[in-house]
Amino acid sequence: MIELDRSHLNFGSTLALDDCDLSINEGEQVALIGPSGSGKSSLLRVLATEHALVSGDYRHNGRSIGSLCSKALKNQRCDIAYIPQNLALVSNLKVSQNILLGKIGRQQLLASIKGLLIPSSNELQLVQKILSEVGIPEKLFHRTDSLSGGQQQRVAIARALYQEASLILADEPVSAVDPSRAHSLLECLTQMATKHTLTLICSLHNLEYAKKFFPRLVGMREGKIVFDGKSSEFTDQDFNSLYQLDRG
Ligand SMILES: Nc1ncnc2c1ncn2[C@@H]1O[C@H](COP(=O)(O)OP(=O)(O)OP(=O)(O)O)[C@@H](O)[C@H]1O
Repeated sequence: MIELDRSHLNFGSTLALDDCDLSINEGEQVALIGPSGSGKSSLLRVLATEHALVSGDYRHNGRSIGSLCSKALKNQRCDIAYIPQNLALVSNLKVSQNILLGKIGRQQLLASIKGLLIPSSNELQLVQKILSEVGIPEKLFHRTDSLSGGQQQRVAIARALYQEASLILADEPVSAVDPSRAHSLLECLTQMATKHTLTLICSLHNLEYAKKFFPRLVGMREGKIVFDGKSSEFTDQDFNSLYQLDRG
């Protein structure tokens, strides 16, 4: 279970998270929506433990993240797969190697280097299977920077699935893929999350996809959570107020 209590995060005078309370159960699938600059990425980065809260508390399965020693924090991070907007792929590595990097935090340094250079046939088969699921099996041994932006997004999703974390955080994971591919990728992500009881939190600008694929929406505006409820209960009025379309 993920819990945020009275959470604040600021960058200088910019309040990125303003008194956010949030509670997400294991296996829930939640879409984060809201205008640009509303705090969605900041919230995901806090949940990914990339940013520490300025005040408030972030608990994962009852354990306060702020109180963890560095070893416990490293273990915690292995259980969180984070797909940032910039994807964080290593451009001059092969696609297979970028996906194998998903488990690097779980291994000793030497074992991880060996696993990257000479992966076992079992690991490679698993990587190939996941790559097929995201629709680009033929790219296994291609250099990552030879792929299109949308294909690279699929590699980042494959890396997150390969990591076998219980929490997947995805920041606009389908922004660069065409509509039909975006649809099938979100379907793939949510189906995998359902199959393995993963918690999935995904920021999306496309409200249609958010409502279609995610049973719960969290709407942010100016660092605050201003909507938290069932997608089916998100009304046109909620939409207008979230995006302030009713203010002319
Ligand atoms: N590293 C940073 N340094 C300074 N300000 C930041 C930083 N990261 C975010 N901010 C500020 O915090 C606020 C929230 O930004 P955030 O990226 O979380 O919004 P967002 O909802 O994800 O936007 P978008 O949909 O455009 O990605 C913005 O005002 C942004 O300028």
